[in-house]
Amino acid sequence: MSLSLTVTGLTKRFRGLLAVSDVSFTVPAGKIVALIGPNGAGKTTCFNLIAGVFPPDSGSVTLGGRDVTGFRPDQMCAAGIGRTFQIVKPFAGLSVLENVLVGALHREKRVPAARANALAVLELLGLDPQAHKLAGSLTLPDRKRLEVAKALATQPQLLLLDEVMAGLRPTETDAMVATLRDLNARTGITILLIEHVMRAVMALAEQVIVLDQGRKLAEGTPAQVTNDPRVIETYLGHDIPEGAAP
Ligand SMILES: Nc1ncnc2c1ncn2[C@@H]1O[C@H](COP(=O)(O)OP(=O)(O)OP(=O)(O)O)[C@@H](O)[C@H]1O
Repeated sequence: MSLSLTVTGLTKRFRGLLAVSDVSFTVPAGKIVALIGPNGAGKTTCFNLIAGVFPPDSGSVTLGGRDVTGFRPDQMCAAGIGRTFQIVKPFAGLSVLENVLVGALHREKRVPAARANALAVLELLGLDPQAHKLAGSLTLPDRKRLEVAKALATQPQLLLLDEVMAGLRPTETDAMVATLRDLNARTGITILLIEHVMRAVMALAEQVIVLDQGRKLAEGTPAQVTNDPRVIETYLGHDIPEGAAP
């Protein structure tokens, strides 16, 4: 249920702006890795390149050793990549279960089987008691969980999570961290997450990649990167993100 991800020399320009510049890293199969860095560092652009929203100008993306560079989003999904978006947008007028079913039907065309898969995903995320509520009526923490559930419903082997802790209170963040740890332990799924909430990064990630101005600035364990003078200078030191302080 898990695939490694390797990006090599990933580069993307928007007109004159070098949004991602020669970025290389690996997320080993089954591991949880975080992508951090200041606003505009190129984190979401990296996700968009990995998810196939647009192709890189140069560089490659390999999934479990298979070159998927330049695949479209539906092809990336079929290859095993699932993602969430920074802005959560459930179908508010559909139930939680129906929202997840939309994703499940991408993988399984028979409705009863897709429904069973969707329910299993809700159970994994602790959302099963809410299955029949309208998505629009959920609290923010549960909407964030639903976003993860929608991505999981396509049965990915690599999950890209874009700021799923943003806006959560510390206790809600801790609950999401526990859920994601449990998901990783139970399914073995590989997870790459963009996160500003350092409390969550420290608790979840085995490796952290730091981007700044499109380039990879540092890489290491959470303890290594939070003690790296370059990371403190460009990111942690100026405006200490929530939960990063000792
Ligand atoms: N579609 C686009 N067209 C033009 N410029 C873009 C586009 N997407 C991103 N950029 C620019 O690329 C740079 C990197 O943006 P990106 O969203 O990847 O950063 P980020 O690290 O995810 O930031 P944040 O933490 O604020 O989400 C920024 O300067 C941004 O304005």
